Amino acid sequence: MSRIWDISQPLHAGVPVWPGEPAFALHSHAVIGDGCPVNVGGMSTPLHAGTHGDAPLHYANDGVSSADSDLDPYIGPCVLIDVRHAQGRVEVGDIDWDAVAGAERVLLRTYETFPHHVWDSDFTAIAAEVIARLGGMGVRLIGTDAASLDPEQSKTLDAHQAVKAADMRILEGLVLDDVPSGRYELIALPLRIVGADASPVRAILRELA
Ligand SMILES: Nc1ccccc1C(=O)C[C@H](N)C(=O)O
Ligand SMILES: [Zn+2]
Ligand SMILES: [Zn+2]
Repeated sequence: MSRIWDISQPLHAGVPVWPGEPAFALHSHAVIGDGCPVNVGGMSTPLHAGTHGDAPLHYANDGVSSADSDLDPYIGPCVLIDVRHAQGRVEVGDIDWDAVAGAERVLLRTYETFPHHVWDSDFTAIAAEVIARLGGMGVRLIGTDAASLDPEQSKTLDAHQAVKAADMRILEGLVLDDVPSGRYELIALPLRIVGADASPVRAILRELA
């Protein structure tokens, strides 16, 4: 059996969410007891909470929703690159481009330790030039352990727009603390939510055979 790394955040009431967004909530609709044979729950969640995939609809009104996106980008070989040395924003010079060569999916690790319990407004964003260069090399998916590709205060979303220009897909909020840099199989499928601009994913890395 090949080893699996779960690179998803646990979803619970305390999971950090984008400033101003409501908390994740799990509700109970029924509990096992007299006359009721089952526990039944429901959930309410901002679509950009926890580990998620942005659908193109998030950054363009004519972009496809989570239900309509191709799944290919979200499943297949990937490379995990360590960019913990990046200051503020991942720039072209921060990346080991030789390691990227030939990869269709690239995950960037910016955190020494993932902030599971607090919202981090100072997460490390990614320069649009990095996205454009990845797109030019044939990369179809960019993933990050940060909450977004662009800085929290950005109104232009330059990195997201570069993703749009290259028709790539995005994973955000990955937990990469325990995974060595290198090549893996990625599986992180968005839910088929009609009209959604993003979706939770269960993201895993599997050791290559
Ligand atoms: N401005 C927001 C307000 C509420 C919820 C999310 C956002 C985001 O911008 C999410 C971020 N752009 C992301 O990278 O998906
Ligand atoms: Zn997002
Ligand atoms: Zn995003």
